[in-house]
Amino acid sequence: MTIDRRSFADKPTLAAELAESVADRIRAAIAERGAAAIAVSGGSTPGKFFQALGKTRDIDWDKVVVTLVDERWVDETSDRSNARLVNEKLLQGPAAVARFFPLYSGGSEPDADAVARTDALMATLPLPFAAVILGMGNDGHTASFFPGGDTLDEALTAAGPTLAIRAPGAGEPRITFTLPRLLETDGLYLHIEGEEKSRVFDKALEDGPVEDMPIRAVLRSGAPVTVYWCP
Ligand SMILES: O=C1O[C@H](COP(=O)(O)O)[C@@H](O)[C@H](O)[C@H]1O
Repeated sequence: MTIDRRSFADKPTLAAELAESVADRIRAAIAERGAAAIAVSGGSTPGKFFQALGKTRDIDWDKVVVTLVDERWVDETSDRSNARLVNEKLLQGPAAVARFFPLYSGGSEPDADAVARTDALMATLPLPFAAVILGMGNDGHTASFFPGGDTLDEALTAAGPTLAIRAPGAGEPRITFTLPRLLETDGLYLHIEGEEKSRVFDKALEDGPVEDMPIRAVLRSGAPVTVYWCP
């Protein structure tokens, strides 16, 4: 396991430090490859980090593509939309000129045609990702790799790049990048906050089935992961 676990005093400090590290990755990818793609998480945790990153001026944002590691199958009018969060918090100020590739591609269900539309767009990403920033739920899910997910095995192993997944704890049907695609990155981060998530993370490090806590698939992949945590 290659896990670098970092603790910060508070949320603003974590947000600033994570934004600085991701900004460095973006600049390095642009210098090496002429473009950078990042995949970010949604949910309740990344807002402050998004604001800190979006304010960063010394990035050629017009060479950056932002996408999501996963999405609820809702359009941007929904307050459950991860894309809406990215647009409201990250793609503002200097970052407003970055391109955004949504995972939601229209329609009421992530059926085969919808996933094919999303995959066609994702095939144009300038990969590898410069950075992938994962979150984690208290049930041990990351991206939309949920315990009990109907396509969990495939999500953890398939080429993808994306696939639909439904799970009892997931609310809406979801679309997620597969784990192999998310591991195609220069920098892999896990951003978690609060004592409860610290306990969940400790449990994930213990022996036990991946199906119970799918974050274990990331932690056991051998890929270096930098964990950013604060109380
Ligand atoms: O549903 C989701 O949840 C996780 C964790 O969210 P949080 O609210 O506990 O921060 C998130 O990483 C994922 O992208 C999102 O779709």
